[in-house]
Amino acid sequence: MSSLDPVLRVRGVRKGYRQRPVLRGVSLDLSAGQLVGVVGENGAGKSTLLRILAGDLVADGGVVERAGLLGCCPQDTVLHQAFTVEQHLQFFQAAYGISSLTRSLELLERLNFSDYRHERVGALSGGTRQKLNLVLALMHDPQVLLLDEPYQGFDWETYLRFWDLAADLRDRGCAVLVVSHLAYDASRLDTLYRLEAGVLQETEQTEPGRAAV
Ligand SMILES: Nc1ncnc2c1ncn2[C@@H]1O[C@H](COP(=O)(O)OP(=O)(O)OP(=O)(O)O)[C@@H](O)[C@H]1O
Repeated sequence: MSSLDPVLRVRGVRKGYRQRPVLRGVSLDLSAGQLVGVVGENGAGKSTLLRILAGDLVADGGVVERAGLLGCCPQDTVLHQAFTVEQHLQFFQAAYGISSLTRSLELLERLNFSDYRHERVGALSGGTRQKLNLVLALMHDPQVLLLDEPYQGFDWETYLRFWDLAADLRDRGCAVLVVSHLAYDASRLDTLYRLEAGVLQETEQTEPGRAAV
């Protein structure tokens, strides 16, 4: 595979719930070192699409091909109230089969919540839980990263840190897909797609930093 080959190739993906179509033929290519956004209204089918791309939900039709390690940050956090931040890192370290927590601790620092390392999740704020949710998706250095509303609950400072981190991941060669119902950050993306009427369409920039959504 050359570096230009997509690490995620999606063709004609369809999905409906109880006869009601949500995705009507979604196609997309994502290559290493690309940072791509998908926006759409509430209920447009963004989470459905992401779950299909992650292999968590079966499509009714179409093709999804993925190469490399996957990292996924779902909209609902995968955390347990009773365990600490560090215990979560240890569980995921075992699940991913990684030898050290160096990268995880670097990410805690990067998102400014190292002080909560020994805190139970039940005692964390919503934004801090989301930071942990994000770190769990990133700590094994995935080649394909799927993020569903990754900055929900973040304060402004953390929001900016998130985008710095996303740019770094892209520079490291990771292929990053960010799903959101907001599209204020088109200038930070290589491509912004809009999910509407069950298909993806590339949006056009109307002015720097704003997408025509
Ligand atoms: N398990 C399910 N059973 C039935 N309908 C579902 C199910 N999951 C999602 N839907 C419906 O499919 C449509 C798309 O939902 P989805 O969660 O993918 O949208 P979304 O774009 O992620 O929305 P939001 O921005 O609100 O998160 C919605 O109308 C939703 O009600």
